[in-house]
Amino acid sequence: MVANPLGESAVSSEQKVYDVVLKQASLVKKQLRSNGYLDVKPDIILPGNLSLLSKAYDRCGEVCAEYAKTFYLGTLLMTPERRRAIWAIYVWCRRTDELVDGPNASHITPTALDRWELRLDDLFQGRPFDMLDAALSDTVTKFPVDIQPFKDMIEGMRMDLRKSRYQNFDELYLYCYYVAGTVGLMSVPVMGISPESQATTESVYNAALALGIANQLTNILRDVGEDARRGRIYLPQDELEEAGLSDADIYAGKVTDKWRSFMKDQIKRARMFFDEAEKGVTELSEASRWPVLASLLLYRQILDEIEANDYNNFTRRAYVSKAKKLLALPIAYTKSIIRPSRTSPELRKYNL
Ligand SMILES: CC(C)=CCC/C(C)=C/CC/C(C)=C/CC/C(C)=C/[C@@H]1[C@@H](COP(=O)(O)OP(=O)(O)O)[C@]1(C)CC/C=C(\C)CC/C=C(\C)CCC=C(C)C
Ligand SMILES: Nc1ncnc2c1ncn2[C@@H]1O[C@H](COP(=O)(O)OP(=O)(O)OP(=O)(O)O)[C@@H](O)[C@H]1O
Ligand SMILES: [Mn+2]
Repeated sequence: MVANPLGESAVSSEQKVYDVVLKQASLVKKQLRSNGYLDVKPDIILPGNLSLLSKAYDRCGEVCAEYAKTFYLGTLLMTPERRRAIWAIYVWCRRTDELVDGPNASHITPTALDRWELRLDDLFQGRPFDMLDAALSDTVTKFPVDIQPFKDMIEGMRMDLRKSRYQNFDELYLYCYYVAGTVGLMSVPVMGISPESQATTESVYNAALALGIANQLTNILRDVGEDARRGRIYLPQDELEEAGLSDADIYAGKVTDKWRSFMKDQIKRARMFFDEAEKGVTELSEASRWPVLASLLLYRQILDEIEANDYNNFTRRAYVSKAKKLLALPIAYTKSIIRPSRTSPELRKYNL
């Protein structure tokens, strides 16, 4: 768990989420023992359907390329089987998010989310509703992906429908788990854990969770102005108050010293989650380290850009230039091949 650098610890949500992490880790361990996760199962379908399935995956890739350049770049560095699985997961997440964030969001009711959840159950049982669902349906037969994080993401969307303020970091943390930590949990079974890893499965899941939380906190800090224009403030109300700020200041959108100082603390916290995530990357299977680290470095740079914009996240969108994005790739590659020196198993017994 990551200590909260801003004081009080986020005990209740962190405990709740950690229980999910433990359960996911033990499930995947069991599935890996019976399946063997490294031998990806071939497509056992008739030739006609095979091309339909590959069309479905290609479409998922196009959607990912269109909506999220950062993640798409990361997926291009993966093995082909993993890449298309992540595309299928991406598309399901994007469609889920669009239900509450997209153009039809104002008509979305909890019932629509219930229906979306039934559709999810169906696709996990091999009964996809459309082509894009079919891609995910195939992915979940090939990798030991569990349904729980998907259900939790839908729960996050329900939360978004009924809530537009977060009293403290504990509440915000739970929201971040639902909408983004879940993506980390969905991704681990696809990325694979290194056969050489001596880390516990739980700790790898914990790092993946941290990456989701870090990304979401960064996304929130990037989009303060945009969210406020939709009447939403994804910042801890108690921390705003301690900084001498209120909702009115956010709506006014003036960059003051109080705002800069508040933002510095928020950025510091997001970076702590990135650091926690980075520690887990070396435990992933070799082929997954570079893409994950690349995505991590790319997304983390958004925080640098917020600083470079002098903390004006009201009217300026922090944006990482293409050149910087490309530069991150060799840096991530170099980092990903350097493995930290390992403590001997003898010393590990003593937790050293
Ligand atoms: C290459 C790679 C790491 C791929 C993961 C891609 C994937 C499946 C992404 C799903 C993203 C998605 C659509 C989520 C729905 C909810 C949501 C919108 C969350 C926010 C993402 C949005 O980013 P974007 O900048 O496009 O936002 P806008 O819509 O433009 O505002 C989030 C910020 C969260 C995304 C969270 C992750 C990608 C978690 C990644 C964690 C891992 C891959 C685990 C890696 C493992 C270890 C051990 C570190
Ligand atoms: N505030 C905005 N208004 C309109 N269009 C924007 C805005 N910000 C970005 N865009 C456009 O939307 C696209 C997505 O921008 P964004 O910076 O979010 O990149 P992305 O493709 O989502 O990748 P990532 O967020 O993963 O880096 C870009 O092509 C950009 O031109
Ligand atoms: Mn984006």
